[in-house]
Amino acid sequence: MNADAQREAVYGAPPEMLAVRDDLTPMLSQYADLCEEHDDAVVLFQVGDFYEAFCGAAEAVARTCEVALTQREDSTGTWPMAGIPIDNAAGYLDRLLDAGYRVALAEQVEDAEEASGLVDRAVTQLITPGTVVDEELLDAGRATYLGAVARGGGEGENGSDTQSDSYGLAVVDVSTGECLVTGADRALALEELERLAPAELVVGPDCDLPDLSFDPMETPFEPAAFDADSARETLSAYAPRPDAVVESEAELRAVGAALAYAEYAQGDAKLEYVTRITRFDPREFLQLDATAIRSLELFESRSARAGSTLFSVLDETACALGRRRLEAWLRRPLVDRDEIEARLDAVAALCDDALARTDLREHLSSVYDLERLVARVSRERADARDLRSLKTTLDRVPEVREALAGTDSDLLSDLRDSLDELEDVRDLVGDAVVSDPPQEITEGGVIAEGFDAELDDIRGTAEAGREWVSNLEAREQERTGIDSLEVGYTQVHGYYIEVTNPNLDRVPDDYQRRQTLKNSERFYTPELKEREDEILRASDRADALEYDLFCEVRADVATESARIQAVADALADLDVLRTLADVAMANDYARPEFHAGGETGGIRIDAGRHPVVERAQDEFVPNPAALPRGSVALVTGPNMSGKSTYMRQVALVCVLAQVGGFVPAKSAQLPVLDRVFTRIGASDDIAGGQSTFMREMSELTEILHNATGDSLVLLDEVGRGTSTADGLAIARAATEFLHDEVGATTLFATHYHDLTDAAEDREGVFNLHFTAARRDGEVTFLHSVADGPSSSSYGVEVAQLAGVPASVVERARDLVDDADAGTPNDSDADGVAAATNGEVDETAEDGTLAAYVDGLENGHGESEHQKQGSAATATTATTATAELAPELEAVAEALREADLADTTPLEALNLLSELKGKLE
Ligand SMILES: Nc1ncnc2c1ncn2[C@@H]1O[C@H](COP(=O)(O)OP(=O)(O)OP(=O)(O)O)[C@@H](O)[C@H]1O
Repeated sequence: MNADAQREAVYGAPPEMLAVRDDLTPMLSQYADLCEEHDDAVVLFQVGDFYEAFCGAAEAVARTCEVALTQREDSTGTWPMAGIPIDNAAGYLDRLLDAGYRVALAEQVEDAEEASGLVDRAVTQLITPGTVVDEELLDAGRATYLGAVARGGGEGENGSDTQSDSYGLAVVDVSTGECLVTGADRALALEELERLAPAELVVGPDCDLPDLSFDPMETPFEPAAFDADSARETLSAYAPRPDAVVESEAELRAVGAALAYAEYAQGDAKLEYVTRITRFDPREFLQLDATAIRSLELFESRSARAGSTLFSVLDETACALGRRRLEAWLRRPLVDRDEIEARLDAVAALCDDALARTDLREHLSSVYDLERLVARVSRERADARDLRSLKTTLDRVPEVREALAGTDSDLLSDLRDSLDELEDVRDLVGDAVVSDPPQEITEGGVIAEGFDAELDDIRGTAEAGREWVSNLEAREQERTGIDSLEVGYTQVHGYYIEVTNPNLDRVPDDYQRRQTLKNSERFYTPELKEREDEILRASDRADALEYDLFCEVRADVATESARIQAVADALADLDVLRTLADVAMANDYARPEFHAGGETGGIRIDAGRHPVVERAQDEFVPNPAALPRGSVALVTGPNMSGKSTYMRQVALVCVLAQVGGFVPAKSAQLPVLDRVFTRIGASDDIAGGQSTFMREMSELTEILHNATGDSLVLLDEVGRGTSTADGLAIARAATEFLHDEVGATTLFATHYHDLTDAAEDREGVFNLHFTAARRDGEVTFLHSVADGPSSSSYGVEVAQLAGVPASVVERARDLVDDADAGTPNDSDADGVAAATNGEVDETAEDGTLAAYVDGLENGHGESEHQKQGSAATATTATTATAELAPELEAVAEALREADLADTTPLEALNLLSELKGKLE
């Protein structure tokens, strides 16, 4: 049985209980009923202070939560049972979720003391990865999405399925009320799904999803929820004109189903705090697919610099609202130049105003998670402390506005204007709730004095009674003449008058015995009893009234959800803009410039740095980049010389700029990119199910199909997953296609030195290389980029550095020498030759664009490095071509004819095997 089936097996009513159904005790019968009603989850059944599970579910709970498996015995049998304490449930629930279970909480919905017979229980909440709302189970810095995917329906005029490739995708963050919906063709919708990476997914009929790069829980949900009519009805509770919110039927189905499932999980109630449904088009953002997000290490580190990611470098946010917003901005950088410039203006204004930055940080750091607070208020889960936290946050709003008063940016002014101070809500909570309320809202002490006349009156009665009691001792001492007489109170017996045994003969007649102790007797008088009843009645009434008043205040606050959410929204944006400014100032980032609208310039970066690697490096060598639009830069150099770092830093600079942030460089002139593609070498990927080469080819196909003249493509050692000849052929053909047909700006790191002669016959293809100095057999990496191709890979030295045994290194060196002797290619061709003599290639030593671009300005083929490198590789090519001309020619012809953009991975493999056959 696989893991999914194992989990499913413990859902539903236990078969052994059903077998004796009519004989079950009322409580177990109730348990079996609830399990049948919620047969898609482990039902945790409240019994007093514990949540219990029985039979198979009990075994699963005991195993997963590491709690004792006990037994419950009654006349019908012995039932395995496992329980988790309610007070401490979060940690156990987390374990169950981690293990892939869905959990239904069946709680006692009436006071056990007031119940006559069996306590009423109902499932109040379904807890699943995408619907958790418990603060302890949520990550403060990340949105937790529940997603729904649906496919468009409807038939065209001639019966064709017109919308078959129309997909809708909706996500809801049940903890904050954020709801997003989008639609696109299948490929784009899947990409967006990977980008949003919901924790849980409900999938509509006919949507056959492929393996995803993340691992959401896939929850079966009633197909009817995806029907257009029923989706429209669900949505109409949230938007007066549902069809105006979405742009296709697929979107309607997706958002309807997502909301329906979210409601089901929250006890079938409308989510009042979902006040805005935001529809977006994926093309309105820089497209970063899951591969790009992963290989650029935006959120997850794949390297030895564990934990260091672009997000972690940027995350100087002061509050959870800002942290989540920063993540959202990084996942979806902008493509609208005006919007980018507006953010950049705001960051620049904050960079210029250190005081505003400091003030903002200070105020925002005492802001609570307003989005989740308001959601709890709406769900009626907020306690008095939550309302006070809301007030504390609103108290900061005027201060935040004040901090922005002197800043000069349109966006900051707009955000300032949208900061509604919500005085009404603030005053209501301030007047109603005491400043340091208890956790419980049913036991009084929550509502402030002066808020409600009736409550004050009742409290007055109780207070007068208590005062009467507190004076009673003195009065009775005087009346009886017993100086040691005491008045006291116990929970069980109430008020009493205590008289020690030696004084019992002086007790008046109206004293009635309440309790006998070893050295004394306790009494009460009719009047004391009357007062006591009065005090108790008043206290009970006060507690009940306080609870009602609290609920009223909470409901009033809930009606202002949309206004509060708007404030949360503005505070989140401000925190991110402030963070981008702080990071820019602390790390010496520069404001990027974008080519004016319509202008189609390339990427020019002066002294660029990798924002993450530079943190871990004592001395990071800045490098320039000058990539004309549509050019292909072939990047060669020894292993470990810095090729990957360089390529990624170019992409990260572009991404960060389109987020609206300053960039790690001296200066940068950039285009607005539509997509960033990355294909990182085979060995860097662990392919699931597919061969690594197959996966590499699929990703390449994806790039060749979808890249445009506005895209940036990073290819790292593409072709490495197969034989050298095939790999080189593919790399060459892909380079030519990207250059000739696609026109995407491309950086291609390769160890195929023969690829570098692709620069020979195409003006837009040029070579860059990384150098190393070899001194006394030791290699030092310079990490600086230079023009022209590299001619040596230093593989043997890297092997030596890595600790490969000396004899193996020696033998390898001999073999390389033998090969070199017979190949003119690796002779002293370029800067590396000089390095061999202990000198260093210093073409771009200072990393500035000026030094580097000098040669490039007139075309990349003009510099000295290029000439030398090309001459050397040209020699090799001629030699090789002379020997293998007919076979190579046939292979080249076949490749030229191959339409890669229209070739499936399988066809590519077949072609390769055919080409290999020709060569062999
Ligand atoms: N500009 C730089 N300044 C300082 N150190 C750098 C620089 N670039 C890279 N490094 C260091 O060199 C290491 C290797 O860099 P990188 O992985 O980019 O090399 P590579 O040429 O892509 O290697 P391979 O071909 O083996 O994949 C990095 O982890 C980093 O520590």
